[in-house]
Amino acid sequence: MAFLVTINNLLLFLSFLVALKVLRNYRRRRGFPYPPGPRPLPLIGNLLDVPMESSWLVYTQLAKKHEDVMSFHVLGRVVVILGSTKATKDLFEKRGHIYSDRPPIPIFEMMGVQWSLLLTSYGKLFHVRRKIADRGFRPASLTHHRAMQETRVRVLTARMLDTPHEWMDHIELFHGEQLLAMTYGYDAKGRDDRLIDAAKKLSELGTRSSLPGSLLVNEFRFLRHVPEWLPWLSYKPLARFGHALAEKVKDDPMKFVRESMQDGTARESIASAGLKEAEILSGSEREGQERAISETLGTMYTAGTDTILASLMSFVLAVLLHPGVQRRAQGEIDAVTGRERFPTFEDRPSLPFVDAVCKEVLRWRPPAPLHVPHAATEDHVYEGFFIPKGAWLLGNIWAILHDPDVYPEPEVFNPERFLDSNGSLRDDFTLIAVYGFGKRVCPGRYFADATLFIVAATVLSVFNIEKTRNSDDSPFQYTFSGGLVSRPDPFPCSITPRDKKAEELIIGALMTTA
Ligand code: HEM
Repeated sequence: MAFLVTINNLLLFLSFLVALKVLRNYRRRRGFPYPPGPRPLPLIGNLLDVPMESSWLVYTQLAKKHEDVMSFHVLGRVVVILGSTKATKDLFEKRGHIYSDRPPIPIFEMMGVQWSLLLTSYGKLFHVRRKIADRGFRPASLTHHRAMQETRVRVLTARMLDTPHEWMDHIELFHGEQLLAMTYGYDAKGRDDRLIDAAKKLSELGTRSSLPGSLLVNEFRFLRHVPEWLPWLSYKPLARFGHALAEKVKDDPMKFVRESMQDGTARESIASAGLKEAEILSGSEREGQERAISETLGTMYTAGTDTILASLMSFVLAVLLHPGVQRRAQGEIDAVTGRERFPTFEDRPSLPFVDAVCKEVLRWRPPAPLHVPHAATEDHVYEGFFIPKGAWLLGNIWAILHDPDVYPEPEVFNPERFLDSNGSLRDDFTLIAVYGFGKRVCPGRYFADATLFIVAATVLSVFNIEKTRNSDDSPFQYTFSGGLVSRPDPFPCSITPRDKKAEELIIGALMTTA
């Protein structure tokens, strides 16, 4: 009985908080309406309208009824969904100074991981961290790591040859290895490597903890203070676990870099270059810069894993579903390499069709279809609609990349849409939306783009990717998971060397790498 009274009191208190927030926003609106959207219910607002699965598809449909700029009201919070390039440019780019913050996520505050670039509020620290990420991952720095990427991707083909059914694990390991090598000059020791394992666990924990509706504390921040003896409401143990993991990800690889710099064994890496540069500073300035390097690189080596894997899995799925596309890409690669060697980054200008396939993979199945929320730092009236300070803003990347006016028949996988009549890559100014917008646009975008290209070209140069016959002869079907990052659910597929020559190429490359 006492338990029920507590629950009732809690619900009453929650309703009071929501009502207070709604009232405060009403005063600030000065008569301007919120952007259109489904009619909210008292207190809970549009809670029941918020889709838990494949939300980007639902929002794309709703935008047809309402507008490209829609609003939802969830427990007193205003969420604005932008479904067009114009709206994302107007707000995230032209008014980037008020739309580049991140909303606070209570569970991450409890874990003490606001040092992550992904979560950093817009301000001075953001600029310091962002500069480190942008410098380390800009195209000019990436060229130093091309040879390493080419070697790693050849090792990937050898693993695929050995155990093709484990291809997803191989891709995941390849990505972890290349990122650790480039960022810290660290040679990972296989799947059980402690740094690979920590990054994977942190990335999974981050995704699970930020899913809408997954944790009550994210909706009602006062639950942060619930004592641990209320196990069904206390998030403190989870926060402690996340904190320990995040500290490991931030500090362990940097400890490795410092030690290897001291004993003279350090390889060229983004971390060692940053630390060397910081040597000209002194005292607290140097300490601050070194801390910012650990924090930013700790983010870079975990933040992009899910999205990269999603894009590589979608690539495998796309070429499996479209054998004609696969043959044409293989023909293009063969004409350049003469089947005597693996393709390299230098071949890229001669492989426009392979490039177009990579672009179409990202357009067809954008890995982060509903963006990562930005937050407004000021009240603002946009085209007559009120967007309050603190509102969450999401770009509907899916809707932008499936706009039939820009990409006719958007559901069809058609790499040719990125080519002109001469077969060269044509200008496209819309696809960049796949990496987000404005000041928070993905700093890993050039690296992601290079990775997708080199994996696609190398894998297709030696393997055929085909459907496997289901044991019950049912037709091939595929589904996508619907969290923050959308990727294909595991699907059966056959990856076999194109012929004896391809097999020899793989083994030959492995001999020279070993
Ligand atoms: C195909 C692969 C990828 C896609 C589609 C992708 C997409 C995105 C998107 C949509 C955002 C949100 C941008 C915004 O808020 O407007 C983002 C942010 C971010 N991405 Fe990526 N990403 C990819 C790969 C990577 C990689 C490989 C890395 C690291 C090496 C990375 C690191 C980050 C970081 C640190 C942020 C947060 C930036 C900030 O808050 O300022 N991403 N990414």
